[in-house]
Amino acid sequence: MADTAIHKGLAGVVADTTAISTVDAATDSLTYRGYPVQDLAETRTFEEVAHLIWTGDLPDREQLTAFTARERAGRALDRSTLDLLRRVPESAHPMDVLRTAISYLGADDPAEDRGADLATAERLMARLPSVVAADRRRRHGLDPIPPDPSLGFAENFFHMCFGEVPGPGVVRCFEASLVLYAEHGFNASTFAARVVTSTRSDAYSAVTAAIGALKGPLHGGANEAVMHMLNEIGTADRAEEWVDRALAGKRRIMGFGHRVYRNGDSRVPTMHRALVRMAEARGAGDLMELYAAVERAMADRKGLHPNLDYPAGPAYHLMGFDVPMFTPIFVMSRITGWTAHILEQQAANALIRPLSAYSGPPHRAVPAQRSQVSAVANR
Ligand SMILES: CC(=O)SCCNC(=O)CCNC(=O)[C@H](O)C(C)(C)COP(=O)(O)OP(=O)(O)OC[C@H]1O[C@@H](n2cnc3c(N)ncnc32)[C@H](O)[C@@H]1OP(=O)(O)O
Ligand SMILES: O=C([O-])CC(=O)C(=O)O
Repeated sequence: MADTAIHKGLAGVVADTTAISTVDAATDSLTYRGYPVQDLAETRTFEEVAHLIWTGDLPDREQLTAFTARERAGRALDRSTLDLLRRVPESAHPMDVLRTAISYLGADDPAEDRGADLATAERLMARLPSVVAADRRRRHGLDPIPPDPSLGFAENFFHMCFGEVPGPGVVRCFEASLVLYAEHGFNASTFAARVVTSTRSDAYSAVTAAIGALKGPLHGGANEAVMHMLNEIGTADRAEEWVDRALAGKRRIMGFGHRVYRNGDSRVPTMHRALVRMAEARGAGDLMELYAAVERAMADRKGLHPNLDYPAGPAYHLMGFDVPMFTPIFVMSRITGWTAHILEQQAANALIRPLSAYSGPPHRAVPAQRSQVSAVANR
């Protein structure tokens, strides 16, 4: 095994083909089914993009009407799921609550194929926001607010969280973030879902694994970590010194760097514009100065660019969401990409099972135990 090439972290390994998206390192660009993501985020609703990701095409008017009707009808949680949410310890992180809820929904699904279809993907997309919103209200000592079928996906989420819907500018910024977060090739959580699917396990198990992978701060958990970091630094004048100290201590600066993009994340300019609009609406000039100061320091010290989690974290903060909701919101969006990959993996499956190069002790004989046995016998 001495001359075996090791691809630590599977970096640079092409594991399969996909027709869902391209994450192009050469041009730092991202397309969903061929469409540039920034154009989708500027012009399309999240519902339209979900349909695109799953089926390969943007919906026509009839398809959109039928799909939104199904999504709106599928939002409500039944009493047993709401009871389950009440029983999860209040100290649990909302990602743990979400993972538990998906496990429960899977255990409760009587379908024989255990979620191996588009209908399950749609149902999960419809229900996840209800879980996230109900859990938020529980943590604030409030009862859940039932979904409103007259509202679109993004508006309804605000309604279920806060009992009111903000102006269209805020909803549009939120919706853009959902479009940007929806899909990103073989990232760690999607790959986890594909690994589980490749064993012919069920879709709920695959999504549960994906949620576990997304939670980590090197992946989706970074959008929360960004906000914790900005809160810890406090003001723009402390940013440089803070970054220097963190880098000297070998800390990772959250929201910077990317495994695929080397010259900047294709989604950041669009999300940055949404953040600027939110900051203007909320009068958050100080936060934007701090944001820019950390970005400057990282470019200067490490030559590293922000990834999507860097603008998304503070944008969610300015929309009124508390920090532990940021990664669950990512799940509400990425469920579309995950389920598209689950279906794609199922349609042309091969068990995912890489090799490893052994690095432990050489082959050796198990020592005889006679002396110990006789020692025990003679006691
Ligand atoms: C939506 C998303 O999931 S996007 C990713 C969100 N995650 C984050 O923002 C967490 C912070 N970023 C990171 O930890 C990394 O950039 C990752 C995990 C995203 C990508 O990591 P990798 O591709 O494995 O890069 P790798 O670990 O090889 O880093 C290369 C070098 O850059 C450094 N580096 C990379 N990112 C950072 C960072 N954010 N802060 C400090 N140093 C960094 C590494 O320490 C390493 O330096 P070294 O060679 O001196 O050891
Ligand atoms: O692609 C990745 O490795 C991480 C990422 O940006 C995403 O999943 O959106």
